[in-house]
Amino acid sequence: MIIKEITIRKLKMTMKHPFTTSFGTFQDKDFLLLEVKDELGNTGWGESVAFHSPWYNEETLETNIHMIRDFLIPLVLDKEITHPDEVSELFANLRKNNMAKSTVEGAIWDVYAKRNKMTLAHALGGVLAKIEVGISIGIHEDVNKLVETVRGFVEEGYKRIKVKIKPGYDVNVMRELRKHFPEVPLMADANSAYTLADIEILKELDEFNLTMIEQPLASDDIIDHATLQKQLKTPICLDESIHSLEDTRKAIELGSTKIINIKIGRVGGLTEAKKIHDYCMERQIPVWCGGMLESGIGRAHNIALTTLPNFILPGDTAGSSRYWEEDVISPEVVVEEGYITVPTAFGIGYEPNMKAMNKFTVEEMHFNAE
Ligand SMILES: O=C(O)CCC(=O)c1ccccc1C(=O)O
Ligand SMILES: [Mg+2]
Repeated sequence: MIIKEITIRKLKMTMKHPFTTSFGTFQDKDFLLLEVKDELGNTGWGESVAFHSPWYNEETLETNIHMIRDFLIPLVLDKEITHPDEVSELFANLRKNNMAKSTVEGAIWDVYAKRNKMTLAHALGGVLAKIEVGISIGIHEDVNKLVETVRGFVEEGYKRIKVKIKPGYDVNVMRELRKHFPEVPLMADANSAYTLADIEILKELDEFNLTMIEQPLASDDIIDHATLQKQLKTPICLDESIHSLEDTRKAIELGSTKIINIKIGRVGGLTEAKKIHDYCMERQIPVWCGGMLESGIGRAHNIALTTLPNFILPGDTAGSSRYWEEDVISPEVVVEEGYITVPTAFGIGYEPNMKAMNKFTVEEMHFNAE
């Protein structure tokens, strides 16, 4: 397979509802889509999950454009690539910038699956025809409103409810939710808002039988997470701390985590995501697929990955309508009774909706072989 053309699109979409985490509020979403075309005219799509600002990690939409344009495209354009696993090897000499790498690698996985007439799920070794999904709910300063929001999603059938917490908005919130929803699988995501000095508060969360607590401490601190896990009954799940299979191995060996949130962009692509999945499966560490408020393209990649057998826990991949008035794929991602039916069309399984995509595109950059 030879990639002959690459297009980077910068898009601006607006979420239906603002989404608040311990580090900031999202409403406008500026992001990149990348399209590759092979020598036979097949196309593949990838999405950059880097945000406009370096809140979640150090990457941004603009650093991704720089990396993709100046370093990654020259390594793949007009080169013979037999299998998408080779892409991460081509990128291996470039440090970090995982979300940029994943954007290009994801598009190459999609075109590879299409030209070989298989679904992306199948190309990855996926086994499930439908996947169980949960939902991530942002901070609502008014806890009564949060309870009503949660109720709506429980009634829609989502299999697990995750809520964001931060200091001062934690034990009280979880107590209220448990009171209203005694049976619902519940979890909390702190996005690194605590330190070990808060250990007494974090221990109080044990009372609520949470499925897990996600990334309570700093993104670069697997040592303190290990100390904390020893004192908590609730399993810790790492998100921001995990950038690779190596990080996964170290965190598991140290006892810093009992569950891994795999985000394709954070770990540099589907090949690395699959390695982490396989490593965790051998050790009976459950994994689930995190979300980055993606458009339909990134969402489709998450769905394909989630068909692998160790995605035991419901992920954050909700339906398109939870985020967008209009998504950029056709059909949109639909959740029924807490399940997404995995598409059977080749590649990512959803068609780009070019009319919607063009409406949201603010800039296009084209790169051709020769
Ligand atoms: O619905 C989604 O896509 C996941 C939402 C979410 O939790 C999130 C959104 C933005 C940045 C980080 C996170 C996170 O998982 O920590
Ligand atoms: Mg998280």
